[in-house]
Amino acid sequence: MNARTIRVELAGRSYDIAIGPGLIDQAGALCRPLLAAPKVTIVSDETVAPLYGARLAASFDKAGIKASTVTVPAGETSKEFGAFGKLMNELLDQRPDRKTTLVALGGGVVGDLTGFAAAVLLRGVDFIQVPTTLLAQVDSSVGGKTGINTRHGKNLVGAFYQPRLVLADTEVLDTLPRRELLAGYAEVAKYGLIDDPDFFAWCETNGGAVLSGDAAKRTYAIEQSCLAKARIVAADERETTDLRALLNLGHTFGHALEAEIGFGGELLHGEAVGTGMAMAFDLSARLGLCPQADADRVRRHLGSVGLPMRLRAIGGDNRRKWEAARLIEHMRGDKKADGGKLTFILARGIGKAFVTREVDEAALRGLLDDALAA
Ligand SMILES: NC(=O)c1ccc[n+]([C@@H]2O[C@H](COP(=O)([O-])OP(=O)(O)OC[C@H]3O[C@@H](n4cnc5c(N)ncnc54)[C@H](O)[C@@H]3O)[C@@H](O)[C@H]2O)c1
Ligand SMILES: O=C(O)C(=O)C[C@@H](O)[C@H](O)[C@H](O)COP(=O)(O)O
Ligand SMILES: [Zn+2]
Repeated sequence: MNARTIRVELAGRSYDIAIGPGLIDQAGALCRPLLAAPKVTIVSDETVAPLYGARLAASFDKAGIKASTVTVPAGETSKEFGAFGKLMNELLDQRPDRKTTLVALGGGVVGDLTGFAAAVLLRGVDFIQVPTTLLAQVDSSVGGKTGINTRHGKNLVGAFYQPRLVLADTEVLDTLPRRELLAGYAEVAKYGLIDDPDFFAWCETNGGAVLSGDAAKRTYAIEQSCLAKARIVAADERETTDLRALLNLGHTFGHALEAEIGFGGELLHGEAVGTGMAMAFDLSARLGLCPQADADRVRRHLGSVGLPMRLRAIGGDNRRKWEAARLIEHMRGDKKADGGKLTFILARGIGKAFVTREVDEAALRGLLDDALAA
């Protein structure tokens, strides 16, 4: 197998992340030893299934594994209650038993949805992640956060439920639209901004090549991201200390933007996170916590690769919706909010992120007002 393997160490539930080209065609052989019985249901979306579903199914067939497939519409709307209920019934139509394994073939939407389905189907069946977006390969397929959105906010219903295996076939990224690659790249850069300034500097030099298809650099970015995420998840699986919360850098802002636009609207999660990280560094600088030069560097790099940096440039004619007070209301519904206290991941510099519940709301309001006017 021409792949690098990274282990996520969790007591009794450790698993591998395999990263490399052509893994979809080896999935049957790689998954077979982990299956309770030789039967899987592949969950994919209407864009990914036609591209890779048949190859994955053939690989299972070759390994003597019976595979059925259920597809959901592509995009964030599949992480809604209604779509989730429909998926559960379609899974039950396949007459699964507790030895059935679900296989998530797709981006973060399919992964989050399938993981949550696996957590509750027959009160829990195994699942395997086959992530097909950059975002899913560097972030969502790893760590066991599964769930769906509600009208109260992003990912507010879900479970921590770890996959048995993650198979990241790097070649599938060749069919991913650039905008989606870019959204995933925001979560790559996040790892540098959290605690690895050298990796952020590497991103500044190599981000363009990662996005334009340099296979070696793309693989390196995926490996470094998975190493960082695996280390954090192993130390704080359920976000019970503030360690895992660092992975939420940019998300207090980003989830509020997504909620305001409407899930499935024109703002992608990774785009919201990119804008949110720039805002988190701006707020850090404004509060005197972080050198302004570092905040400028973050905005410059993320903007230079093409991530939207100005709120007025996103949301199209939804611009009228951007109101600081409404964004702050969304932030109050964030899972990290503690007894009504807004929680942010701020930074003392690049690679020096920390969690705080002490942000002065007037400063936040000032930042949002200025961002909305810029
Ligand atoms: N669980 C976690 O830890 C975690 C982490 C980050 C993000 N997320 C969640 O992930 C979701 C976003 O995931 P995403 O950015 O992967 O979006 P996505 O799953 O919607 O995929 C993006 C689009 O790309 C298409 N696509 C996927 N793979 C493709 C391929 N190889 N070729 C061509 N098209 C392809 C999809 O059909 C979809 O239209 C959000 O809901 C976010 O909240 C979860
Ligand atoms: O894995 C984590 O932990 C993360 O925070 C990763 C984030 O990129 C991801 O968007 C996650 O879904 C956000 O989690 P949430 O708990 O804020 O819903
Ligand atoms: Zn995210």
